[in-house]
Amino acid sequence: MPIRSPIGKMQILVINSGSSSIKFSFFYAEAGAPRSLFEGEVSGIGGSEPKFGFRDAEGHDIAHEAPGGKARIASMEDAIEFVARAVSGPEVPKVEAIGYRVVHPGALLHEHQRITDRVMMELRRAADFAPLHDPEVVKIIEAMRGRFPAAGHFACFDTVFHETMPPEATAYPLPAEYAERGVRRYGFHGLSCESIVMQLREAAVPFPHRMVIAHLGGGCSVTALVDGRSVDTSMGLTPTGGIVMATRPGDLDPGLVLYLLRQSGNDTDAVEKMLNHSSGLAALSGISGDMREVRDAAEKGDERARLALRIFTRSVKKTIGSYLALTGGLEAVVFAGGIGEHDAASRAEILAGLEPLGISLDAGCNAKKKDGLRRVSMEGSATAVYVVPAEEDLMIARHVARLSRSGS
Ligand SMILES: Nc1ncnc2c1ncn2[C@@H]1O[C@H](COP(=O)(O)OP(=O)(O)O)[C@@H](O)[C@H]1O
Ligand SMILES: CC(=O)OP(=O)(O)O
Ligand SMILES: [Mg+2]
Repeated sequence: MPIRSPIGKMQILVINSGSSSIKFSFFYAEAGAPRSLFEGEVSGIGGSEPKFGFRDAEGHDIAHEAPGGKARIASMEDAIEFVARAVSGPEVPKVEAIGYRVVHPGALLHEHQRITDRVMMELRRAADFAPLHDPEVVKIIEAMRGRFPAAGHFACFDTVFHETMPPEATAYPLPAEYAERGVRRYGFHGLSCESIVMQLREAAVPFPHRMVIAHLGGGCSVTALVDGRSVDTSMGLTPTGGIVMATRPGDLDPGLVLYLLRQSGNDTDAVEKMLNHSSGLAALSGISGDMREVRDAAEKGDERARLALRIFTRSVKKTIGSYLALTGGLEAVVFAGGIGEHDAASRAEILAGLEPLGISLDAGCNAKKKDGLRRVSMEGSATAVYVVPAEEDLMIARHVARLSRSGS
């Protein structure tokens, strides 16, 4: 059945890619907020069980089998080709603009923007800052610019939201020449944070003047906000730092990294691979970086999985506590990302024992499986605790609509 968007509206494709998945969402934009038409994803790329899903805005399955079978999505190139074909079929409205989530813009780009050859050059240069994310998105943009030459292409960066951080949050205590080369805290998950601020402003709740957002997904970060603006965040120069993640360790003693490099005979690639792909929950549990699998093993009594969860929880708790000290109090703690949104046990473990600081989770509310923005703290809790979906794709569609309309 053809999928139609209302006549005269701009049709925007959003691509949010990870190291092993490409998620795509199709929106049409009118004067107000862009509306979703359909979405899909290719995941497990290069693995033994690549998956494909394609659903309409109400969540009804349109397709779930890759044409040509699973073997057809063995590499990122196959996956891109596959997405390009899925969104250019006769049943799908014409793609007029494409927005890409780009994790790291490099040292020189500070705004979401139309992709030009110069932007592509900066993104290729930025690969060292985010080796897990940027090289893949560059491949995707190159392929899509080739496939959709008449469409506008726009890069939306995970860092832009954090441009409001003060220098005391962004500067590293290193010689000045490094700062001149772009060595500073950038911060990531900015599109998620921006979408959460937007949702809280639109919700019928008092807007929290001081809050922290714990975005806990594959990558995990905690951000401190005052009046809806980022004032500090746990990820730094790269998305490898901060709190413990699925396969990344978060902050380490810098001497430890030097030690590893020396021990490996300066094999930077091996150390980088280990830090980005084989650390975090995956390393600690010895099972998986996927929270569901780690929790399952912990519930069955696996001691390594239990310790992995305690280390993860402790790192998030310590960071929230440090931001509470920084802001002098919090009106809200927000959980987002796959773990933050769906794993009630993680939320309970992270906030356990914080009642004397004014943070009281409502165990009943917290345990309820619900979708959308919701409050999960006790009525009398001085700090409200919210679960808010990270609407990165909608945020990108909004930026693309704004940039296209302004002719940027
Ligand atoms: N119902 C759930 N219970 C516990 N963890 C979940 C649940 N759903 C998703 N997760 C976890 O969320 C994480 C993935 O988060 P997500 O935000 O989708 O990641 P990505 O960074 O790839 O966008 C995984 O660790 C997964 O186990
Ligand atoms: C910045 C980052 O780590 O993103 P993700 O959580 O999607 O991997
Ligand atoms: Mg994500």
